[in-house]
Amino acid sequence: MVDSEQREVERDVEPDLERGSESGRNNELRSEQGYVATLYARLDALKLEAEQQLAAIRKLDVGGNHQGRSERDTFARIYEDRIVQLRDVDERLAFGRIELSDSTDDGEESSAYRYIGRIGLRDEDLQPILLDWRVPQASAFYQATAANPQGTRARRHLISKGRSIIRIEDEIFDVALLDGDTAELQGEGALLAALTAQRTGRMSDIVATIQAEQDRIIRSDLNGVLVVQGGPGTGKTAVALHRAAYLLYSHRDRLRNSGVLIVGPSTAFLEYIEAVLPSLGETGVVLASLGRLYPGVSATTEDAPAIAAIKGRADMADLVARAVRSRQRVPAEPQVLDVNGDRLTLDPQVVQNAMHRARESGKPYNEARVTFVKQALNALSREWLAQLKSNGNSMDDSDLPMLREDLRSAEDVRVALNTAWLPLTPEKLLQDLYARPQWLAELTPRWRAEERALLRRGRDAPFTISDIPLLDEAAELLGEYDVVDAAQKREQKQQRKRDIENAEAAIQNMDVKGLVNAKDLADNFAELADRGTTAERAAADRSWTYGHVVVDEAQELSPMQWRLLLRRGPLRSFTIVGDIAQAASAAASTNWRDALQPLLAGSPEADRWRLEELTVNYRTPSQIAEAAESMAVAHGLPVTPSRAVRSSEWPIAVVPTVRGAVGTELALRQTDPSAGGTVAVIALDSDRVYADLRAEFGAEIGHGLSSEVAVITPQDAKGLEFDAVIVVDPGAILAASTRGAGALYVAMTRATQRLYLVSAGELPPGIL
Ligand SMILES: Nc1ncnc2c1ncn2[C@@H]1O[C@H](COP(=O)(O)OP(=O)(O)OP(=O)(O)O)[C@@H](O)[C@H]1O
Repeated sequence: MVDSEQREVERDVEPDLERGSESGRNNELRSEQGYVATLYARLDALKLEAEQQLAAIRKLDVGGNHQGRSERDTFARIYEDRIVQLRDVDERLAFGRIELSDSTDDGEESSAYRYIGRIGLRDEDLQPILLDWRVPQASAFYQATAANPQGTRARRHLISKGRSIIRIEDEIFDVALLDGDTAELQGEGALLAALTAQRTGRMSDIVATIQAEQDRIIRSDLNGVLVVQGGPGTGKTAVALHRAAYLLYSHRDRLRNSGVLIVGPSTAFLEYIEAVLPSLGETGVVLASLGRLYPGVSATTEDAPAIAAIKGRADMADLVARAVRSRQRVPAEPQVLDVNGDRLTLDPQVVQNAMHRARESGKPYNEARVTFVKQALNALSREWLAQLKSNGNSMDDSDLPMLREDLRSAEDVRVALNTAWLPLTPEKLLQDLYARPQWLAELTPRWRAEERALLRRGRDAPFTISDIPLLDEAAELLGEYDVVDAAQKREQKQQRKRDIENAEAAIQNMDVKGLVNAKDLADNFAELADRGTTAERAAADRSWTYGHVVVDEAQELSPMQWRLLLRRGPLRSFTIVGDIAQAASAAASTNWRDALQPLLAGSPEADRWRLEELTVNYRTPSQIAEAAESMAVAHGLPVTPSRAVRSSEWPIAVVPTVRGAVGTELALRQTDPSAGGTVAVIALDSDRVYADLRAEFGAEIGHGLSSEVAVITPQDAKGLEFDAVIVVDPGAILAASTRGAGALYVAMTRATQRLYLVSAGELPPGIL
């Protein structure tokens, strides 16, 4: 059974005084192998149990009763999920152990052990035998140091292959456990093994080797805005993902139904990180790139920097608001309308009054329009009734509803009311804004003509990443275009309430109190009714509000993007990770205080964001880190100094052609397979470089992360890493925009082993 409580896993063993010797270590290895085998046996037993329960549930005869079928399927789903979870944790099930001091009553010193793993397990007597890495008792595994052992005497890393423990590494904090000079401390071995392993194009979890400064951030409080600043490769992304897993585990009640949103810079980046959370047993998370934050539009291209800079500005929110407002127009003159042969006059004052009443409702534009139309039709129908009466018709107020319906379907009335207040979609509003220079000019009297010209484009041009927050802003002001659709959504929410009530009844009926809670069951009911999982529903719903929002590469975000994210996370529970020095986008801020302004403005939390720094570079070998850092400093970037944990045997290579560098890498694979891994060519003009390389080397060249050699732009490279990186024309990257130094800093720091700089002339200052 998964241990969600916080109990201690203890195993009483005499400390092995010979642990430093060869034979002592072999004994220890055997002993650990034995213990881990019992953990796997328990895992298998639990899996079998769940499989049997699933089979039994599937066989249940519930007749034709819909409720009974739905309950049965719900339970089947719970067992299926459980089986998947138990299967997913097989790899490195247990990866650590801490040894605690345990003094007996007669003063004897002995040790108690806690084993740490991906999930918690209990034995048949419900005694905990493995602690989930996220429970508080496991934190000493990550935090203890010789100076502050936190009640532990030693920490052990268990390094496994399949289900076997192949190596153990000890860090001893209590000198009494050391055996003279034979102890070999290998505390960093597991970490270094992870860091030097060849990259696969997919990020893996770091749960076995989380470092103390990272652990503190992962376990930091859920509430408020936490900013994690750190240089390249300091584990910001890894920490953000493990924090999401930690929060989902530790605050399940709060986050289970509201979900967690993780925002990354690009779809390639999301592909790179997507396997991490499932490997930590968490799936209820929505991953979205900045181009996908507005349901229904998937933007993959970005505007030229000057255009993106304008679209990202905070004052664009006012522009969108003015644009919406200007679509409500009071006619200058009275209009004569033909209604079934009768002639009615629509007075501007009638339109004005109806608008006034509609605005008073405080509803968004499209929803307020319903009130406007109703008010206008009321006024017109009364006018018509008076006219009919004065023409001798015997009619009274009871005829008003019928007259209103006639008016509603009359062509002239429809045209007049639509001209005054047209139903609008955000897409149409934005397309009009860009395609009608005259209208844009009316709305932006203080802008320079050149600024307006930058926004100009055809109506059918695809939306860009910078358009997404503008669409969202417009959607917020316009409300649902289809008011019927809005009513359906409200009905769905009601349905969910009913689902929870049904689920509660199901728990009573099936006598499984305590195993699941009613909300979990309701989720399952909702899934069965094809309304999707929490994550799916959240991703498709623009008005969804998440319990927590994680933003990676956050230094790139524009004020408009922050405004959008605040709408997704109004509780202001955020984990924001990034590096101001790596900012390469035109609309990015140059410090966190400015960047966070749109997120914190007007909130009592304004001064309460907290900053944590990461200072150890786990990715880049020291010689590459130093070159990149000195280039960045030479160009005035606010670099956060960090210490690289390792160096590489490969010096930085300056080469005249990209072909030469790719050829060298491909040849290296043939001669030294251990030097293979992933290769990226980072070039501004990636399409041309791709075409050239493809002609020369064929199918080994691609764009995606799974290709042998991926050709990408500095923008695409954000957050990724490769064994070898070939940076094409560093001088050109630097000169391409005012943020060129940030882009080059990103490009140079993607390498875990080898870096090539392709340059025919002089390298930019500061590099070597
Ligand atoms: N404690 C750790 N144990 C093992 N590997 C780690 C640890 N911390 C970080 N790493 C590894 O270091 C590399 C860099 O981490 P990550 O991508 O999270 O850094 P980052 O700070 O987000 O970098 P950047 O800002 O350059 O995108 C990754 O391969 C990650 O798995």
